Amino acid sequence: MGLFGGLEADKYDRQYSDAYLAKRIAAYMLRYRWYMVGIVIGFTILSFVSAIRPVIISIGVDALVAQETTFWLLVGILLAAALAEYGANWLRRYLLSLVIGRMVAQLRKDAFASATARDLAFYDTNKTGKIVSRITSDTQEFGDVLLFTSDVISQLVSVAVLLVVLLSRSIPLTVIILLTTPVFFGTAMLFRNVARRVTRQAARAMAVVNDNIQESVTGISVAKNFRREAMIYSEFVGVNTLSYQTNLRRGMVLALIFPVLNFLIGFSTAIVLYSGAEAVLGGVISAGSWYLFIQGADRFFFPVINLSAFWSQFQQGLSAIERVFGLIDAENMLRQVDDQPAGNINGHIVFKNVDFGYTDDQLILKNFDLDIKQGESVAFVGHTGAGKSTIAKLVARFYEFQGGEICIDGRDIRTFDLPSYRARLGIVPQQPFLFSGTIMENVRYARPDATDEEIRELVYSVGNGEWLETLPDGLQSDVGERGARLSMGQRQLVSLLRVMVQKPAIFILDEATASVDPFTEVQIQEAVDMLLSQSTSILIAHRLSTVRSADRIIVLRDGGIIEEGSHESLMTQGGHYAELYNTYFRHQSLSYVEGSKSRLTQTGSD
Ligand SMILES: Nc1ncnc2c1ncn2[C@@H]1O[C@H](COP(=O)(O)OP(=O)(O)OP(=O)(O)O)[C@@H](O)[C@H]1O
Repeated sequence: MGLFGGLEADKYDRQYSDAYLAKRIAAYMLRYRWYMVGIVIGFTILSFVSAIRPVIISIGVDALVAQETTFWLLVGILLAAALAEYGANWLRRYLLSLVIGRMVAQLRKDAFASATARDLAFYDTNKTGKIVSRITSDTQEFGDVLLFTSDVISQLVSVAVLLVVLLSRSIPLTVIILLTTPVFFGTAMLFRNVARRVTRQAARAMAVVNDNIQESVTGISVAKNFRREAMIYSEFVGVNTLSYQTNLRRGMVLALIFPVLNFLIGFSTAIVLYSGAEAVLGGVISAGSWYLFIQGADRFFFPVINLSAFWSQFQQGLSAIERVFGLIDAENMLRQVDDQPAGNINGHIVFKNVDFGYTDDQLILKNFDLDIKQGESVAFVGHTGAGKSTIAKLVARFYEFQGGEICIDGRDIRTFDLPSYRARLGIVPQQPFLFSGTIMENVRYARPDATDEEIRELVYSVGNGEWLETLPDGLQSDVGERGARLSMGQRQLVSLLRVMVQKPAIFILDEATASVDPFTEVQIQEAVDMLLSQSTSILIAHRLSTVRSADRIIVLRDGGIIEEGSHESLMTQGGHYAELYNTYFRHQSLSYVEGSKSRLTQTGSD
């Protein structure tokens, strides 16, 4: 990786034209059109009042020289103008904060909704920390830039008003001021592309830092287990340094602009000062007008300087919103051809000639055929990587397949409205994921309208709920972050109950490999049996009891079916299943355990 390597665009990044971005941002703003009207009113008052103030002073100076007014009257007028400016600025800022706050919240909602709607293939190739960064930092960054933009626009409007006044006082002096302007803009434009590039890189570097922190904190227990704290720290230092260097480079590029512009300002103010003094002495303009021009030069160039800095900030805002829109517009690999409600499906699953690979260049399933009858339970066994989970993921419609057809009750899986289809699936993943909250809340997750009574009844239908007795508050016990306060067995039970509460037509169990105590095992089996009796079941089996409880066992190797049948018939065949049984499952059988006990006792007595 080079010094600035690792900052490549994500796969779903897009480059939008400035015009398209402006149109889309405007569409968001138009949702708050009435607030925008208030902002424009505030803007107009503010711009006029702030442009008029030096004019008032200039008139005042002339009036004082001619002894036509008193000093205190002038102070009074200025105070009133300052108050009006303050009030208008407050109104503009207040309404802007409101609009920008709502816009940022809306962008976050849209980006979050898009992230949750993406299929699993998206999460395989894109890092979650970077997605988080788009939803949080990039939207905020855009909001900040929007606020800054409005300040600059307000200053520019003031400049326009001021220009009209200056022109009316002295055209040659105004021209001197104006002549310098194209040089300012030219310089700013020169920096435009490079500023956008370095700020885009800075945002990507921040996303890499976020991602690194997220991954490290999520996997902290594994890191501690393997004593890898120092390694994750040094990885963090690496990405953090990269972010620092990227920001430094950005700072250096942006800092190049200011010395040049300051020189230009000093130069043109000096000319105005000198030519103005000559004009006053020659009686061409009054002392008040001279003052107005000196003030005017300052007021004129301040927004222009801001505008130059603004380009870089503005580019930063544009690249931030580009990244947010990129996430909002990201597309799924899944291609549903219709959105028919799944309705009450029975669970007859058929794979016809299915080709599937997680990537196009490596097929995991090739011409794969499978027919699982309604209500049937099928246990898939095979060595790791054989393709067991892949089949389950395709039934769950988590991934798009490249060829063939998958039908549920004779209907093409691609024609379903996915939420209604998935509502009929009950999936228990290999690593049960529980959300912070109570056991009751976690079980209810699958069907929010389930009553406390229904859940209690369901929970107690498994082993009379005895497993709850060891928990301090029974069903109301807090499971902790990701279920950390529960044992592995208890987590498995909760995730099984969560599926039971929705009475699925198709039950998919990716069984945990971790063994649990015999007491919990019995209860887990009881829950599994209840689900098997109600649903068509796909079991990715790691426990002998689960394999034995299936109607049919399918043995997979390299994504193909090599044997299938009942336990007895497969054992008689003496093929791959028999070998798997003897090397893996047999150790779990009660007779084997009993046998080893007696073997141990005999050895002990020898
Ligand atoms: N998200 C993914 N992206 C790319 N390849 C994947 C992905 N998930 C699985 N694979 C690959 O697909 C093949 C089949 O994996 P699968 O998870 O279906 O195996 P499995 O039989 O369920 O294994 P295990 O018993 O270890 O869970 C493996 O070679 C694996 O490396």
